[in-house]
Amino acid sequence: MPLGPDSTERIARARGDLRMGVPVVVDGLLVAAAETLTPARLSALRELGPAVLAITARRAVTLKARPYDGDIARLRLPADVGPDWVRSVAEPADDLSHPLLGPFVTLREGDAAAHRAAIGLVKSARLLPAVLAVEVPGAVAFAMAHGLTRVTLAEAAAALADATTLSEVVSARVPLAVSRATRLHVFRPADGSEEHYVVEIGSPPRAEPVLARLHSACFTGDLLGSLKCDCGAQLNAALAQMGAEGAGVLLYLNQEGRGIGLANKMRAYSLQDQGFDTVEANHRLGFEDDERDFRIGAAILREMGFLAVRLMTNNPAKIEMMRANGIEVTGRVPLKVGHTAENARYLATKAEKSGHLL
Ligand SMILES: Nc1nc2c(ncn2[C@@H]2O[C@H](COP(=O)(O)OP(=O)(O)OP(=O)(O)O)[C@@H](O)[C@H]2O)c(=O)[nH]1
Ligand SMILES: [Zn+2]
Repeated sequence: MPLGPDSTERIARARGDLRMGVPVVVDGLLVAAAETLTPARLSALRELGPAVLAITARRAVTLKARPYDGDIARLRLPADVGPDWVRSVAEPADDLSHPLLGPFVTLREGDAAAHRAAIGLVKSARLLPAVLAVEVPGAVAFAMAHGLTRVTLAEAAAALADATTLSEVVSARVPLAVSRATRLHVFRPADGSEEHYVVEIGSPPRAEPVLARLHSACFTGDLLGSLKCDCGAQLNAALAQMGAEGAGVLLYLNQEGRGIGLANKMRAYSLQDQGFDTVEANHRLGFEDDERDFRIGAAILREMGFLAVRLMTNNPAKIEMMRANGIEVTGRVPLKVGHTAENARYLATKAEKSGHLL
């Protein structure tokens, strides 16, 4: 067996490099995450040729730049701009106080596939979805000469499409106030991304529909009891009902901020303080409303032997995703808790724009 990293391992390495500000090579393109780009690296990249800043169409719309590539846009990097410009295109914090003056020149010609894959990689690294990119001839030799991680387009596409191979690392008894008969299971994805947890209460029979909740991590709500959302109250209510019924599984999925990560969620919160709602804030940052991959939840349930659930949720999209991924949903158990004055607008927006049932 070869000692060097295979394609999955190189993708995981690329994610780590991008977070650290180290450029990586995607096919024939040298890319660096806008968020972690240093002035020195920007200069070094510029010396290699004309650079473009690739952003999502969501962000392009906010900046009034034309997304000729459909879901993304490639902005030509003007000759006289520095790291501040790159950051301002990527990061909407100052959109209102210091609007960036266009016009932005977006490319129509050429292929955007590697740029798109690179944006997928930085999203999976939980960074702002924007990358600086320069084409490099002889990419394989170039990557080798500079000690850079290189992935092909096919490898990046395959890795981003399959995030659902997970295996259980360990489980142990953790007595909870809601039930002493509780075990915590830790699941580790094969792609090197964050681990997910399952709280199993009692010994739910595998052949019957199990009372289940797919809970997305919310540091602010779950741990701090933030009044800005209903997550902490939903977490506690779900565990309490499982304890009362004597059986259930709560999947604690590390998809903080609907899959954009805590740093980006806090950026979204700042935008909400400027008057944007939860969906608009995600879009201004360049994300979709919901970047979660619910196939992970279905994969964990299957791995544990559960094929049918009574799902505790107010989100019809979760039910659809479970069904689309081979988990039967025999019923929905509503979670009507945690309504506060501070989250009234948030919950109303979710009902209006994301189809949540109140
Ligand atoms: N991006 C973003 N994420 C948020 C915001 N508020 C809460 N979250 C995250 O949203 C996720 C919870 O999703 P919700 O939409 O509340 O609920 P749901 O899980 O889709 O549906 P339910 O099963 O009914 O709770 C958690 O990961 C939170 O961290 C916000 O304003 N912006
Ligand atoms: Zn929350």
